[in-house]
Amino acid sequence: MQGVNVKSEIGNLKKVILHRPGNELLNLTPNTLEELLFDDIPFLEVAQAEHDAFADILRNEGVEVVYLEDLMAEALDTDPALREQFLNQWIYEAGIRTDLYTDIIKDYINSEYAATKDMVMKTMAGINLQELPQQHTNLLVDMVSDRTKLVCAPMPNLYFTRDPFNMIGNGVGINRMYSTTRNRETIYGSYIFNYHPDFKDVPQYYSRENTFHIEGGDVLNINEHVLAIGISQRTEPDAIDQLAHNVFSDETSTIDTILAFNIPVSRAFMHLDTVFTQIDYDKFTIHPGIMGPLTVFEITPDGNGGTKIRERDEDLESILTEYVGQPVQLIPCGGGDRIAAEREQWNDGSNTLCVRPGTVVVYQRNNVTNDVLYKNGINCLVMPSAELSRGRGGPRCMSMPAWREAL
Ligand SMILES: NC(=[NH2+])NCCC[C@H](N)C(=O)O
Repeated sequence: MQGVNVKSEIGNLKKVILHRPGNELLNLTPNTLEELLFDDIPFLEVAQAEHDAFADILRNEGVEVVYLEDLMAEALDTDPALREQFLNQWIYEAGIRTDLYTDIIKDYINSEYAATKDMVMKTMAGINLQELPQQHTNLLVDMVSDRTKLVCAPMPNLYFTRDPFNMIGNGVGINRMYSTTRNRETIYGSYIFNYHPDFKDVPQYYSRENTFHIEGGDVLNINEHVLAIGISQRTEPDAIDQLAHNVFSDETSTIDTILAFNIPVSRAFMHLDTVFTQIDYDKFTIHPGIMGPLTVFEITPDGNGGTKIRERDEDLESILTEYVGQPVQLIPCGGGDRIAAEREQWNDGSNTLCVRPGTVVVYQRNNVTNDVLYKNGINCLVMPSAELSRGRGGPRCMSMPAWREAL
């Protein structure tokens, strides 16, 4: 399958990009959790088993599962010069500025991780000082530094493949992320979309070099004409303006309306997909915390290369009904219970991955919400979630659809 095709949130899923959590999770420590955007340290072995169960559920539904690390290795292997170019960029973006350390790290990786995929995995996992060959340099760093200090930080959020880049119809946005820790993740996306034979011709609507931040968890493909984007902790309005301009000016794109949903800035609601996801033609799961009036801005082309904006002050239900083109039903996370709603939203009860209309992957731990979904005729594919959920993301965050069939 060449290119990408994602013109809805619910069309039959044919291909998805995942990342199996790896040794980067072993480099999480209590002191770094906040900066690395985790709330606790997952037990890696169990997290991997849960992730494998997720991938198996998808394969059983006829979805082709491809892994970020494989795509990256394949992209780098298209040209022998790319390995060196990537390593230099990765080391620089890890904050290493001296030639001495750049060389030490490069030599270490090239000698210990010669195979491209091993090298890619190592760059994800991070490096601490004690792994590097001991230098006799008379440098202060070698004499004073704690030998276990991380010289290249890990990227533990990589298993949330939804965020660093996102499909928009037949195109992609390579994002600039809100946090320093996640910004390095987008290097992989930029190599895949510039060099991988299956992805290099996909039009790019956003660049990681842009000034303003936007993350894929905020971008929902409602249908081939309408895109919904959250204005959130992670996505700035300026980024949406720029994306709108780029999408509208590409004549191959069919998107003519972008809805910007202004959601409260908080960690619990970090992205739009933490408060609602589409699960059927006419059904959405939502976090009851965002019921009631919501400010939504409708952005459309003005016909002269610019955009025009209309402010809407209605509730979520009427807005979605209008743009989806039929009456929609909003199914609240946690049923009607406030405590269950808050608890299950925190564990991504409204963050489902739709495999086809009416069939969704959900976390097992959100049993109150899952019961409500069953009662509404939704087929729930239940995955284990004790460890993966410690990173604060659910099945939608952990997947980047590359191909969905037309509805
Ligand atoms: N699309 C999502 N909701 N992604 C969740 C990402 C969670 C991750 N720990 C972060 O804070 O960035």
